[in-house]
Amino acid sequence: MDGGAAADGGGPGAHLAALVLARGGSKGIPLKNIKLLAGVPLVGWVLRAAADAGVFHSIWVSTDHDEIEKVAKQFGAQVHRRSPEVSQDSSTSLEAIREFLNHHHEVDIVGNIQATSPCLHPSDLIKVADMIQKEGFDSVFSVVRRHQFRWSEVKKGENKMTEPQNLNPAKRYRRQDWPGELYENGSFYFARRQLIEKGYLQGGKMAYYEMRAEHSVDIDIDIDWPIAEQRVLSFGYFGKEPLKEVKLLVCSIDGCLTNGRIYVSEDRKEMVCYDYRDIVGIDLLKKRGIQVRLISDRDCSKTLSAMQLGCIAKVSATNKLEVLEEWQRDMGLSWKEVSYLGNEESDVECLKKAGMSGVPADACVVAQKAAGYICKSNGGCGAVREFAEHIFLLLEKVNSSRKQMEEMSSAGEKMGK
Ligand SMILES: CC(=O)N[C@H]1[C@H]([C@H](O)[C@H](O)CO)O[C@](OP(=O)(O)OC[C@H]2O[C@@H](n3ccc(N)nc3=O)[C@H](O)[C@@H]2O)(C(=O)O)C[C@@H]1O
Repeated sequence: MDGGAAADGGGPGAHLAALVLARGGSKGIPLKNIKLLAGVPLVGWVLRAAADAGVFHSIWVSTDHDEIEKVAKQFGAQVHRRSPEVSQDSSTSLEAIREFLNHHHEVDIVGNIQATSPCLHPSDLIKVADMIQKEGFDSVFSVVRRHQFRWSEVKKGENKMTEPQNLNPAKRYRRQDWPGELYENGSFYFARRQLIEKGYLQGGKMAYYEMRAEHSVDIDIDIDWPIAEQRVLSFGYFGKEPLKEVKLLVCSIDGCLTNGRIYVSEDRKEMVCYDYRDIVGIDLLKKRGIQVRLISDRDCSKTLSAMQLGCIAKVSATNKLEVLEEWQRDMGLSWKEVSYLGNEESDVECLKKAGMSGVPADACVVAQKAAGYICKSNGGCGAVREFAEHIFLLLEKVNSSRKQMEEMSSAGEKMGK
C-alpha cells in the first residue's frame, strides 16, 4: 500500500499538533474518555505525557461533549468542538482528524494520540517527533511485539481444518528463540497533513515505533479497565517530579469536610453537616500513617470540638498558605509529601504548592483549575473519603516504583558479578 509520499515542508519548523479524539458517546463504558483511571481522567494520562514531551506546537482534544471539554482544558489542552457527523459510533478517527485539519490550517503534522492507551510516556513521543521531523518520515505509528501463535478460523459448517499461521507444530518455538511479531497497538498515529488529506494515516515514507510491552495498553472493553488501572499504577507516567509518599493531608473545613452550609439558631449556636464516609476516610488515612490536619478561615472552634475528630486544626486562618508552610516546616516535610484538599479562592496557593492537591466536585472554578484532582463527590458528601482513595492509589504507585527500582538494582548487581 502506498499513501503517496508527501515529503514536503515537514522539517523541525513544521507545526506538529498532538490531537486526542475524545467523543462523548462510547460503545461500552459511558463517558469512557473522562472516566477516572487510577484517579486521573482517562484523557488526562496522555495529555500529561504530551505536554511534558515538549515537542508539540499545540495540543488539542477534539470532542462533542461539554464535560470532556472542561477536563481537556484542565489538562492544558485546546479544544476543537467537532461536528455531530464525526462523533457517531460509526465515525472513523480519520474522518474526525480530517475535520480538525479543515479548521486548523496552521497544522502540518498531526500526532493522533489515543486516550485508550494511557501508559504512554513523553520519551516515546519525543522519539516519534524526531522520526518525523529529523528523519523525514511521513507517518509513524506505534506497535508492540507479541509472541502469539495464530491459527486460521474455521467457520461453523465449513468442512476444513484449522491451519497454523505462524508456527510449525512439529517445532514449536520457545519464547526466547522467536522474535515474535509486531502488532499495531493503537497508542498513536502520526501523519503529515498531505497524507491525511489523501485519506491515509499510514502511508508515504512510513515507519513503526515499537513500544515497550509494559507501556502498551489498549482499553477496548470494560474488562480491560481494572487491568489498565493496575498497569498505569506500575508503569504509567505520573509527571516530571519523582513520586514521594504523602505524609500529611490538610483539609479545608467549610466546603470540603462540610458542604459549606451553616445553620444558626436564635441563640447564635451554629450547626454544620458532615458525612460519616469522610470520617472513615480520615481514620483510614491515619491508620496508613498520614496525618490529617484541618484548616478554616472562620472561627469554627466550637463546632470543631463538638465533631471530635481528633485532628490538629487551625481556625481563623487569615492566610492559609502561611499556616501550611509552618506545618510543613515543623514536620520537616517536602512539598511532595504534603497533600491538600480545598475548595475556595483562599485555598488556591495551597493547592498549587502541595505535592498532591484535590477539590470537591462543587469547588469554585479557580480552585478547580489549581488542583491536580477533581473529586466526583461534592464537599461534605464524601469528597474527603474519595481523595483519601486517590492518595492510597498514589501510595501503591510509590511502592511499586520502589519495588521496580529494587529489582532493577538487584538485576544490575547480578549482571555486574
Ligand atoms: C486511528 C484509528 O483507526 N483508530 C481506531 C482504533 C484503532 O484501530 C485501534 O485502537 C488499534 O488497536 O480502533 C477503534 O478504537 P476506539 O473506538 O476505542 O477509539 C479510540 C479512541 O478514539 C476516540 N474516537 C474514535 C473515533 C472517533 N470518530 N472519535 C473518537 O473520539 C475514542 O473515543 C477512543 O478514545 C475501534 O475500537 O474500533 C476505532 C478507532 O477509530
